Amino acid sequence: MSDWQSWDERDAAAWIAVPQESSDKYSRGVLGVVTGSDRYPGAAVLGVEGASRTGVGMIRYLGADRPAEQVMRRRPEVVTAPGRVQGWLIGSGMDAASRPADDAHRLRSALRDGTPLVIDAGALDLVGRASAPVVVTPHFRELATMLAAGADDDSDAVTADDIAADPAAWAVRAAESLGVTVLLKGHTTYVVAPGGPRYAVTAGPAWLATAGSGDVLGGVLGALVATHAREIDEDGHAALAALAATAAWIHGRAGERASDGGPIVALDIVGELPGVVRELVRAAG
Ligand SMILES: NC(=O)C1=CN([C@@H]2O[C@H](COP(=O)(O)OP(=O)(O)OC[C@H]3O[C@@H](n4cnc5c(N)ncnc54)[C@H](OP(=O)(O)O)[C@@H]3O)[C@@H](O)[C@H]2O)[C@@H](O)CC1
Ligand SMILES: Nc1ncnc2c1ncn2[C@@H]1O[C@H](COP(=O)(O)OP(=O)(O)O)[C@@H](O)[C@H]1O
Repeated sequence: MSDWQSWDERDAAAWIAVPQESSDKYSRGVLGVVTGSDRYPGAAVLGVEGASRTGVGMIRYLGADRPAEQVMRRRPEVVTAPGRVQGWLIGSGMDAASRPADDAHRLRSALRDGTPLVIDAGALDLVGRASAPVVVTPHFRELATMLAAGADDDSDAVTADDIAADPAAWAVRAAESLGVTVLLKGHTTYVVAPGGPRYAVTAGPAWLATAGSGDVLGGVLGALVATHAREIDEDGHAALAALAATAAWIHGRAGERASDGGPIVALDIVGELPGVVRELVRAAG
């Protein structure tokens, strides 16, 4: 573990973009979102909520009609008109095995847009198609599927059990073989940039192991990516890794505050996000 740097409040505090007097919604950063499906509309709501409460200039939700309806019911601030964005969140609540043609088209547009992407769940199979830096956010089963897809034959294929037994090592192998920043979720979240920094984040309680918790994390990271376009442009994967570790820290701390030793649901994490970001802004000041 010696080559893993642990990520703490002071590190995270350096990665919050605080609006200035001269800011407007566009200069703060706009997040494009293609998430959710008829089967999992809730994941779209949770990701958009996570991004909204972390802080971003605007969200363009550009996913399918049913999740769009749910997102708009919950967050009328969201815009469904296409347009320029500074970062993308794609894949949460989607299923690569049953992808409608409309979704394939939406995902392709995001992947070719040339702006950084957070790729989650049902878009992880498209990681090689991106035209800009990518951070992926798999759990250990999803990482096994990704790596198995790249194996030469079945005997090379890694299993979910292999990854659960040594997540740190597999996060490193994935970042090197896929050429993307990897955020591997778990009690300790491992963040690795290809050839670059390695961060271990242990910020949250095991109560975070609840449905939709990872969808919220995707939204938190999406907001951080969209509000740090300049840093990603300058430092590429090093910046993406710092942002990913910050997202995991914020998510963990929000889970800690929401839980206070008891059970939580994913929206409880969202409710604590503004308070956690406020703490970080104060810590940086
Ligand atoms: N509110 C929403 O909209 C939410 C939407 N969500 C969205 O759902 C999508 C799928 O994400 P996921 O992580 O659930 O699926 P995935 O990686 O395919 O894992 C499947 C594996 O789990 C296992 N398994 C299943 N049941 C099990 C059991 N009872 N006990 C033990 N094992 C069990 C199963 O094993 P098997 O049953 O085949 O043996 C298989 O190996 C994704 O897009 C995500 O964003 C979620 O975030 C939740 C909230
Ligand atoms: N035992 C645990 N302790 C702390 N955090 C956990 C634990 N298990 C899962 N988590 C966190 O909860 C989230 C679960 O995400 P994920 O597996 O994608 O769930 P979902 O697909 O239901 O949203 C991740 O952020 C992960 O780091």
